[in-house]
Amino acid sequence: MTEFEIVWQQCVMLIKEQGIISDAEYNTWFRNLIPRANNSKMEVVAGNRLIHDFINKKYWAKVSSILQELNNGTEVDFIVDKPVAAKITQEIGNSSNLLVKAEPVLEIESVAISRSKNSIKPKVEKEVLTQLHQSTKLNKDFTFDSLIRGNSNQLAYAIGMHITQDPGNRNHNPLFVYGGVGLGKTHLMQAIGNEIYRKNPNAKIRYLHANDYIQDVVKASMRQGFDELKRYYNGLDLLLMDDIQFIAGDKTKTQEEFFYTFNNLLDKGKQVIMTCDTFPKNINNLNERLISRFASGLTVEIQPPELEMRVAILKNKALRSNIDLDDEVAFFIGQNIKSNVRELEGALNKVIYHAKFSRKGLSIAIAKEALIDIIASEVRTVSIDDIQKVVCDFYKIKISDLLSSKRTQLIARPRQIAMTLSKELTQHSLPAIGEAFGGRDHTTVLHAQKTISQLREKDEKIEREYKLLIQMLQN
Ligand SMILES: Nc1ncnc2c1ncn2[C@@H]1O[C@H](COP(=O)(O)OP(=O)(O)OP(=O)(O)O)[C@@H](O)[C@H]1O
Repeated sequence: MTEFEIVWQQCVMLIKEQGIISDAEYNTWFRNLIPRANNSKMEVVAGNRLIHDFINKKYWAKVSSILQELNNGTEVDFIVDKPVAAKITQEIGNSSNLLVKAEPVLEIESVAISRSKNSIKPKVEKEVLTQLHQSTKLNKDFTFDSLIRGNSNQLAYAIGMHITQDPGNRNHNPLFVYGGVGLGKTHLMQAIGNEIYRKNPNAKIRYLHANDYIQDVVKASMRQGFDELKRYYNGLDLLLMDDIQFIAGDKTKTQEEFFYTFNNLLDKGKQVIMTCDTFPKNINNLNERLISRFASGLTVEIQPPELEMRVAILKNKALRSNIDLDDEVAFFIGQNIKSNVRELEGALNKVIYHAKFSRKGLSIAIAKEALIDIIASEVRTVSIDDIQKVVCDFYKIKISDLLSSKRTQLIARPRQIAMTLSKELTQHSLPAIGEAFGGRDHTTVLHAQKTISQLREKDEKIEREYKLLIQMLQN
């Protein structure tokens, strides 16, 4: 490791510790930055302008002053250098082994439409375009126009738009979008697909859920042939794979096939986009090679929408259905339904139907009546499982590690925090909590509580993280 790489690592550690960036921000913005020497001066290199400009605006003042301090007062440059980033990405790519070898035949729903522009006669053009769009399996309604932008998804949105201008570029290939349930990952991914299709209807685009891919591999293996499977997927210009966590587990053949297709598309400069419920490293039972390949492009998180965004989504949905939704009713729904956008939409539909069938106008009173059950269940009872999942997501560790006997601080501290939260937010007894954390004794839980309570008093960062976790769990 060079001197500047060490300085960079120290800097990253400090900016994380000082709360200048969160883990999610690190993964999205900082992970692929490259520290290097230029005439004995240090410079930090971003792989593209988008990342450079965002960091420059939001973080660089603080980051550069820390770097300067670590560098004995010498200034550090922050630049964009595409070739360097591309070279590094390529190196990561080349270090993975390609899986090859295939055998014959599988019928995959193929697109029996000529994609040659010349063959499209004007009078059937519209019909052909419709069929071309159908072959992509994209939902026409999932566009950038209908995707509301807010703090929780603005980065993902910007990256998505950027990709439509230059699909396949190594700097954002693959794109890995992750986040909780119903937060708009599929919508964003399909918006990218729809926009690329709009620009070029002849592009071979395919959206699919990971389960459909598994089905294709199963069919291929039943017919003892993978040639057609390979031909189809390797012939795509844009592959959009939803909920990629589903290919984890014991489906070795699926993972092998996907790895092959994935590498093939990337090597040819074809864009691959995936969504997932968690960060690549946290996907359990997934081949290490896939994990490292998933993270080799751009990774971006979508978070739960804040109140203003929830209200904007509600107003937009109502508008699209020609319904006039008062701000105060939208605020009432938005304040009470916080979990995810899918539930928000469900709640809006419920209120609209309630108003329609009771022949009353849309008002807060009607919304209250319609949502009485949902509002009651939104005051959530938190379970130990919820706590373990949220804490693991937050600290980017695996649940299996949290429950293991590992004692490194990286695992032990989140474990103590999760135990303390379990005592504070659930009705479970100390022995029950100990049991749920890999069969530990109740005295371990007591000890964790004491440690965390002391740490919260003297360590601002722990205090802030603890409060944030409570907020996330009760939201
Ligand atoms: N920012 C947004 N603006 C408008 N609609 C949104 C937004 N985010 C999500 N939605 C809507 O919420 C619903 C759920 O979104 P989507 O299916 O994309 O979520 P997801 O994150 O892929 O969920 P899952 O993890 O369950 O696959 C969709 O109808 C989508 O249009």
